[in-house]
Amino acid sequence: MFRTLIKRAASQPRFTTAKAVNKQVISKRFYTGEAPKKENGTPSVPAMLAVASMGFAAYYTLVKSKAGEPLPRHEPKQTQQPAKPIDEDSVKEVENKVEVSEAVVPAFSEKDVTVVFVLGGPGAGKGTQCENLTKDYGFVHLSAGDLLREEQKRPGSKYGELINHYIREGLIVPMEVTIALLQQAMTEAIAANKGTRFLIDGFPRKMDQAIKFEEVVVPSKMVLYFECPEEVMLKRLMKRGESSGRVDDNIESIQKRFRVFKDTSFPVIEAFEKQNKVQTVTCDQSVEDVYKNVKRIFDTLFSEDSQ
Ligand SMILES: Nc1ncnc2c1ncn2[C@@H]1O[C@H](COP(=O)(O)OP(=O)(O)O)[C@@H](O)[C@H]1O
Ligand SMILES: O=c1ccn([C@@H]2O[C@H](COP(=O)(O)OP(=O)(O)O)[C@@H](O)[C@H]2O)c(=O)[nH]1
Repeated sequence: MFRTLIKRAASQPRFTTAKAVNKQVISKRFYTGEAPKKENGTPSVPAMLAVASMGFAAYYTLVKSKAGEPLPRHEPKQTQQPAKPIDEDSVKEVENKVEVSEAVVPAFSEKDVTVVFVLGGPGAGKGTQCENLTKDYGFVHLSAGDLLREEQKRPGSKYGELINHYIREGLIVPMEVTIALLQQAMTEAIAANKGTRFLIDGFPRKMDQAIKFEEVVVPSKMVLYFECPEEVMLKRLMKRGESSGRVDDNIESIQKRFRVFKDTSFPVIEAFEKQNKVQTVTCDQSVEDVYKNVKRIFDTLFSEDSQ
């Protein structure tokens, strides 16, 4: 089984941006914006609907829990409401906010808050490079996966089991939960004077997440894409799995995550590429060499003078 997967992984193409490859290669990769196909272990439709409504509830609860903290906001300023129990009307209110884009005011202004999305396949080295960037450029590093794992472990969390299931299956947690966690973490970081420049690592992984985050939180400034061959990522993840204790650093989950990346997350990078927002760095090199290339980009875009 393991050998077959390695062999299959070795024959996989590199993930690369639309600019870097010709159309023929793209069509061979079967990359589409469609959701991954249903398979054994995937939740049923009613279960997914239940999860989606829990997602709305999560969004509501977590967003409301940041009440009372001073935030840079667009005009007209929104008055923060104190947290209140979730009822059907409240959930509908959030659903409406999510669906009617004209009515939505982002939580932060892009003049005040800078967001860089850090994307790439599982094991490409996103977290490793973000740590370097945090030290050298004063960015706050928020890993969506870490925030989800923390929420999963938090005693009393309503979403612990749900998050665990999605992560183990390599699936994407309903966006309302992740966006709410990210917005809350950003709010807390700003309130604690940690900074207003954020590396959002491993998010967005789906087109609707990208659109929603930019609508309700803040538009992104750029996307840093770590391009990496699948066989390299596989080797790194298997090694990381020896000590990470993560439920998804095993061959079955890794294979599922690769598929979700190709089918669902890569199209997000392609969409940002069309907006000329993507900076691509090749990851199949030492950590130091990858970082040299990352630094070149950040020195140009984020040196003190360019602020
Ligand atoms: N350039 C690199 N060369 C070799 N190993 C790397 C490199 N970058 C990261 N790693 C290792 O690979 C694993 C995955 O890296 P990580 O930063 O956790 O990836 P991601 O956040 O993209 O999942 C980690 O164990 C890390 O130490
Ligand atoms: O925005 C996100 C980020 C992560 N995840 C889940 O968390 C897992 C681990 O993500 P992380 O970014 O921590 O790790 P990577 O896959 O990049 O190694 C993913 O496979 C998803 O199940 C998610 O649902 N939404």
